[in-house]
Amino acid sequence: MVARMLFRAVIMGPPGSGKGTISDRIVKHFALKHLSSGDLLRLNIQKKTEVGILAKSYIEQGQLVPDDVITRLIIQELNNFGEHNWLLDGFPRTVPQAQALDKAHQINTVIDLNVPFQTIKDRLTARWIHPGSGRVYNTEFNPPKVSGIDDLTGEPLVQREDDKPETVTKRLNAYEALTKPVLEYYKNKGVLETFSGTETNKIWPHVHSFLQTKLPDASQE
Ligand SMILES: Nc1nc2c(ncn2[C@@H]2O[C@H](COP(=O)(O)OP(=O)(O)O)[C@@H](O)[C@H]2O)c(=O)[nH]1
Ligand SMILES: Nc1ncnc2c1ncn2[C@@H]1O[C@H](COP(=O)(O)OP(=O)(O)O)[C@@H](O)[C@H]1O
Repeated sequence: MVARMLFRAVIMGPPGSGKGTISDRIVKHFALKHLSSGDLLRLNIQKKTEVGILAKSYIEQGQLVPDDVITRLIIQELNNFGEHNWLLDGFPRTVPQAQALDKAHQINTVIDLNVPFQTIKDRLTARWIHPGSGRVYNTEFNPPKVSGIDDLTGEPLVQREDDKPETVTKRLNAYEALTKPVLEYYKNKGVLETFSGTETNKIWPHVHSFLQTKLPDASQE
């Protein structure tokens, strides 16, 4: 029997490791709420909120948004989820963020996607997004039905400003210096589960089996 414990999970991995792609699959199979820090920040940028205006310059330069800004934003959103099970994607990315999150919620599962940097560099130059919904495509992996056009709305796709090769390098450096220590932090707490590989379709079945031991399957397929 699956224990009736609130599922408080984080999905981590370098930029482009497939956090969003795998999160979408998790949400399709298991009943939980999903919150992506990157999507939330991009929404704030679109709406030109105070946080969005501040975050924009950091994101475009491949730097992390300051800890206090992102932490406040995420904790506030999580409070809206109440007693639902949830999966956090893209937060925490620094040890101070992880410590702040611990004060608010007890994290019991951390899924770490371990994908080589060279694989990532190749992928991100091929990533296209629909800004309105955050839907993500890849010209090789999951191309849109019509090149450059969102499948559902027919609106144009764009490339993320921060997916330019030189910015990707900066983001990978930030990951190495600031986010890798978070993996160590969760490893010491005994909640880290690492999945290594170069292809999402090969990593996903392992993530799925692992989650089946933690959550009831509510597959919508
Ligand atoms: N070639 C290839 N592209 C992938 C694979 N998995 C995901 N992608 C694409 O790689 C890009 C990054 O994936 P995404 O889920 O956005 O990663 P995130 O930045 O960690 O959230 C997107 O364009 C995905 O469509 C894969 O196995 N192979
Ligand atoms: N937890 C966070 N702390 C600081 N900055 C963040 C955080 N989450 C997202 N960001 C900012 O938003 C950008 C895009 O994030 P995200 O969409 O998660 O990228 P990716 O999925 O490619 O790793 C990051 O490069 C960073 O500037």
